[in-house]
Parts: sequence; structure tokens; C-alpha cells
Amino acid sequence: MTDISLIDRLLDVIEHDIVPKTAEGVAHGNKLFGAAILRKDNHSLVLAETNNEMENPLWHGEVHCLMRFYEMPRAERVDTKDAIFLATHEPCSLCLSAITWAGFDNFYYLFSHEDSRDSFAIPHDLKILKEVFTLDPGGYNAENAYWKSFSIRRLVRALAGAERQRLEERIGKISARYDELSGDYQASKAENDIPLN
Ligand SMILES: Nc1ccnc(=O)[nH]1
Repeated sequence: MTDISLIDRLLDVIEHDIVPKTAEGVAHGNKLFGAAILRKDNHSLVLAETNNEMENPLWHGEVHCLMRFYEMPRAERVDTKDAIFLATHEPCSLCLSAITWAGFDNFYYLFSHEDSRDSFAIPHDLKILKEVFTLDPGGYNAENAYWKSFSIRRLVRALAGAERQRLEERIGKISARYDELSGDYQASKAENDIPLN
């Protein structure tokens, strides 16, 4: 059974905690990918972060979030087994490994690898999976011995009637905001020296 209150909470975190940070990051030349960590028990936010490739090309939204997480005092952190990992976009191979090595047993994402390529003009996630790992789209193991991953859009598509429509409208609004952020990034990217921009 899909927990609708969890989906709303994850969308709240994207809208209110990740997007404002991402708008600032994009204004500084960074990509629009973001991530957050929440407690499983009460869905409270541990932290949200955004891509910071202008500082270091490895600071993808997810890895930058994990870096900040491990900079927090241990007492303020949560055991990763007791946490939900949220990524705005389906994690790339670097971030899939980082999430795995950090010990999470789950992650949720809104936009797919195909969306990153087709709607956000970032083809590298799928290209790296193909070139380095010989994987076609959908080819990695989305449920494995380490974690189970969840596409928020797929979860919503499986809901019935009014709830599905309400959540699809919410996602439509968030997507429109990401389209704006993508336009801003693409307009500025010729000026950055990010290797895979
Ligand atoms: N999927 C991603 C590609 C590049 N940078 C990110 O932060 N995320």
C-alpha cells in the first residue's frame, strides 16, 4: 500500500527545502539536482542540499547532501538505516554507489534518468551507465540486497482517482518550476568549467 502522506511529505520537502537551495545554486552556475534525508519514524527533515559542481564536479546533489550529513555532529544525525533518502532526480551511477556505501536501504526520486536526458538536457547519467557499465535505460537493479528504490511518479500513477489527480497536479507545478531552473542552467552553462556540463 502506498503511503500517500509520505508522498505529500516528500513533495513538500522538494518544494520548500530543496527548490529554494537549488534556485540559489543554479544562480551560481550549478545544476538543478537536489537531495534530502528524512527520519523514517516521523518524516522530519535531517537536511536538504543541492548540487555544487562549481566547487567540485563530484558534488552532485546527492553526494553533496551526504557530505554535509557527515559534517553534522553525530548526535544530530540519524542512523542511515532509520532514514529515507530523497533525490529530485534518479541518482546517477556515482550517487547510486554513494547511497549504497552510506548504508541507506531505500531512496525515492521524482524525475527519471530519461527525464534528465529529455526534459533537462543532461544525458550523462544514461550515457555513463551505457558507456561504463553497458547498461540500457532501466538496466540497473532497482531493488537489490542493499536497497529498494521508488519512483514517486510511478507510485502516483498507480493510485486511484482523485488522489492520483491531485498528486499529478502537484507534480505538474513542481515540474514547471524545474523547467524554469533548467532554462536558467542551460542559459549559463557555456560559462562554467564543469567537465560534464
Ligand atoms: N544526476 C545528476 C547528474 C549530475 N549532477 C547531479 O547532481 N545529479
